[in-house]
Amino acid sequence: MFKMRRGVIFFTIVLLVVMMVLPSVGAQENQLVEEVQTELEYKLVGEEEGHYAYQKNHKNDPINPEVSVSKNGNPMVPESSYEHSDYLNEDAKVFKAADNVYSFSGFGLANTVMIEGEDGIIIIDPNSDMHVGDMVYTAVRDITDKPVKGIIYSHNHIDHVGGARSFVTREQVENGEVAIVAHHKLMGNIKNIFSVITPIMVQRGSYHTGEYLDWNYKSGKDSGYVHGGIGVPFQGRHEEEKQEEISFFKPTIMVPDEGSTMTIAGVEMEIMYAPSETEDELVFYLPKEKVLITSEVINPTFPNLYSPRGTKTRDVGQWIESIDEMRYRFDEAKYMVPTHGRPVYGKRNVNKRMTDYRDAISWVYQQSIRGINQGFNKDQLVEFVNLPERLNDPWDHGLGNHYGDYNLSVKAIYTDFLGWFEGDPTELSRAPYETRASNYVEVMGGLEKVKKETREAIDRKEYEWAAELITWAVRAFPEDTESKLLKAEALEELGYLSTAANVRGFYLSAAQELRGELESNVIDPGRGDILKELDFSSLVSMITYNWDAEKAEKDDVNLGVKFVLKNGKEKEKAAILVRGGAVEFVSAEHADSLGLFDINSIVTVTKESLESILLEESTIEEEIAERGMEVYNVIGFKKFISYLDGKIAYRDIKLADR
Ligand SMILES: O=c1ccn([C@@H]2O[C@@H]3COP(=O)(O)O[C@H]3[C@H]2O)c(=O)[nH]1
Repeated sequence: MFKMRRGVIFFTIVLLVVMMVLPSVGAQENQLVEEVQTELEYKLVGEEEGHYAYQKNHKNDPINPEVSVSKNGNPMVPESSYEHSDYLNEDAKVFKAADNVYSFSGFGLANTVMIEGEDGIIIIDPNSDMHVGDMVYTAVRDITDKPVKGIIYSHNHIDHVGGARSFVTREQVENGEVAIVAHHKLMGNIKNIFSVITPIMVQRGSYHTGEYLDWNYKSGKDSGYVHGGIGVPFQGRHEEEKQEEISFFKPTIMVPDEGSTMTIAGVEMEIMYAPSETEDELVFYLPKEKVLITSEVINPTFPNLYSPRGTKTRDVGQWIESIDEMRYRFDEAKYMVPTHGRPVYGKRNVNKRMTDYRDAISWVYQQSIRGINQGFNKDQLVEFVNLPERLNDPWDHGLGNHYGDYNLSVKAIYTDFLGWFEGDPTELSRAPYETRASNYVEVMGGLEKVKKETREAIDRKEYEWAAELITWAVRAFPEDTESKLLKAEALEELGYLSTAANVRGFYLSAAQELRGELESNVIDPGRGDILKELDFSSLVSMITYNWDAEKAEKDDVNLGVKFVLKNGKEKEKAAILVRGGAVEFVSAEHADSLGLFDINSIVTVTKESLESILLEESTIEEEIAERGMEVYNVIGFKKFISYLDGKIAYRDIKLADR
């Protein structure tokens, strides 16, 4: 169903090129003129009529009432989520934001921006994977056949970088024909996601983006999922044949913190470093065209100042500073092109959009700090900070809790300043996890009583309380299916009531987990090209995070393995030393100074072979016989490998049933 729908969109209606008639004369100066294809109806939006590109024009099919109400009588999707879904371009569209700047929206979770220069084009954010990348590329080729001269990553997130090979070949990058531009910290962040924290990131990210759910509410098989919050959900991963196709080229030009000015294909642009959602975020200003590409500094909803899938702390104060720097430095901007959602047209609107956005964020930030200083803990702080309606309205300001939820941000601001400890020493040390759970259930009157109270709480529509109550039973009685089903029911209702896509995704996915239905169409996205682009030492250092130190300590393991990249350059080596179980990564710089005394085995290996062994996809013997891995002291190396966790099945990682 899903595939067919995308196919139809792409090959029939596809290029719903939304042409912006640029104001060229006096009276039109600030007028917003937009042609939006909505059921073949073109709508003109004037500045005085509406705001930017926001429209409440329902083009979606009416929802099926049989699947739109939960078993507890709640609408499965709030009305405003349908409206927001419309806004997020569920059908692919191309916006022409200026004469030579196009935004491809609704193809994947993120937008791809294409800038046409004299003798070539620049691609900002090649999107999430090669499936989406190929669709965007075809749409680009409907506009121009000029060669791609540069790919720029606005930041490290996979929904922005994974489609690179749809646009250019490795050869073009290697021979310098195409520049790959990004902030200098981008590779460090890619390394973190793809070699350090991968299993839990994939599982949490899949809940967050609703990848276990059937996202298409029009299909009739309604899981209550609506959209990706900032765009359509990752598509490539729903399509089995595309599972491995994350592609990536590492940057060939690194932008420093001071930013830079660049001319690619004759297009002059200022690149500003704008730490915000990520610490490697870049924004772009085209002075001639007066176009400001705001990347993910500005989203089409209140941003994830904290992302529920889990990321390193986002520095909110810095985020506000980045918006303000854009506002003052590029105050001549007439067109704003974000990498999620629609462009904003007109100098006044661009300015207002950024000002509203910074006001909403700074409201939450400043009031959180104010509350922190009054001694509130995280839960109290959430009740203390209330964003006024004016700054929480999706239609007037492009804000609202449609992606993240500002209440989650409040807690993150707390932990950013004070860490997890809230000051009450009760928190410093607790009774063991399972003991607490059984004690709670006992004190509350036993398992049956807890279940009865939970049922009644659900019937009273007190879903948060119900979920909290039954969680103690789920923990204390892991074999009790009824507790899990009650928890699933409470979480599911919370999901239906949520407008924030990530929050909804978490609730609904957790309900599936508790019901044992997480079979999923989720595909291990693999590391695709990213592995090739990570340096060899990143791969070797993965070993330290998969090392069962306790087991090695019991066996009093003392050994060392030196890894050398097969056919690699002088510096492409690293070593791992184990001392009584404790493990040390030794970088190339020091690996050579280790004597044979410290090293039990030397392994000369390709990245692919090493990854296969680390993930238990092949054996040492197979890699030696079939892929030319060379091992000095196979017995020592086998012993070493036996202390690794091997492959962790992402989807078996429990988040709610624990
Ligand atoms: O490794 C990644 C990187 C990104 N994303 C998506 O992009 C969004 C960007 O910001 P966020 O962290 O608030 O939420 C993210 C997700 O929706 C993802 O699912 N997996």
